[in-house]
Amino acid sequence: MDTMRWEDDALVLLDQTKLPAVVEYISCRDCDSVAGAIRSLQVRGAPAIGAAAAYGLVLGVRQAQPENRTEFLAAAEETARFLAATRPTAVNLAWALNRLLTRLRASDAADPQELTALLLAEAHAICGEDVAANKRMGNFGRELVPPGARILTHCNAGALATAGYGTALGVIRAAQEAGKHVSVYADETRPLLQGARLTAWEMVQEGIPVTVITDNMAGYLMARGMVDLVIVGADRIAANGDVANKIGTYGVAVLAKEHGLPFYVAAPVSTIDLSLDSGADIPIEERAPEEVTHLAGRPVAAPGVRVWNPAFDVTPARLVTAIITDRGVARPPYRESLKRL
Ligand SMILES: CSC[C@H]1O[C@H](OP(=O)(O)O)[C@H](O)[C@@H]1O
Repeated sequence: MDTMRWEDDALVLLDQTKLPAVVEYISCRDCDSVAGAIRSLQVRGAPAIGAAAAYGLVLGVRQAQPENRTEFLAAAEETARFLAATRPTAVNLAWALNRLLTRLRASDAADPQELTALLLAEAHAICGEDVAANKRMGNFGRELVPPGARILTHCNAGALATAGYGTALGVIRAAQEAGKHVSVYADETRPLLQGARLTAWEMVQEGIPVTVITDNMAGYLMARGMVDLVIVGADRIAANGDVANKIGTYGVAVLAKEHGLPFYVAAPVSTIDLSLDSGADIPIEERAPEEVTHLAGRPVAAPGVRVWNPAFDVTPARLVTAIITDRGVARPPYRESLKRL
């Protein structure tokens, strides 16, 4: 199942808000459609929104119809700023846009059509490299997974969160492919249920046994000795190894520590932001109250309540056993090990 593909000069996205009940693709022919898809989580997951934004930049510059290199560069920079503002936490969004702008500035081409082709080629490269990186990450990570491991994961860091194969779920896929016969516990992951709706769906498609639990069951599951390790994804990793990931990840990490379980983070190096000293510097997206007060469009909270809805939290490095990347496994002290990747 493709998360996204470029077809007939449009970005075709699997609408993840409709999964698992409906498998439906949307065709984005302009930058606003891509921005809307990122904001509404029709496409989501750090690497996936980076790749989608790259294609959104191509669409946006084309819409501007620049007549020369100067106009092209100006349109590209304005479009990149617009797309970068859609979701602040996942560093892959800014990383992908900056990669295209850097490629553009390094080129001496002047013809707008040639420059557009160059940006599109870079967007394609980001997608292709992401799948290859996830498979390398899977190979590094599967060495940490014992045969028969019962793995808890949170949210969705799978093929749907990337250009394919997945990060945390990529490690799980690689372990399964290596004959380790793993099983998965998927936190449903309130409020948008990426675990129940997306991770469980991916695991069922793969034939990997998956049990959905509500987020508040993770502690008791561990206390009953039913979990061997935890693997999650990441949206941004600071220089000291603090990890921003879906809200609820921090609680899972504390529980894993309490129960003496390995807590692994799987992320490509494009998710590591060495410009940020610690997790305190990571911008945390806050989302609409309705995501908490409503479920499938029906109210589940009393009218008039206040809501706090941070989409991510920060897990301190001291709770992270290892960071599995496409360039190897980093272990504490992360300030040194992340720089060596
Ligand atoms: C492989 S990155 C996946 C990462 O992104 C998710 O957030 P969202 O669904 O809001 O885009 C979640 O934090 C996952 O771990």
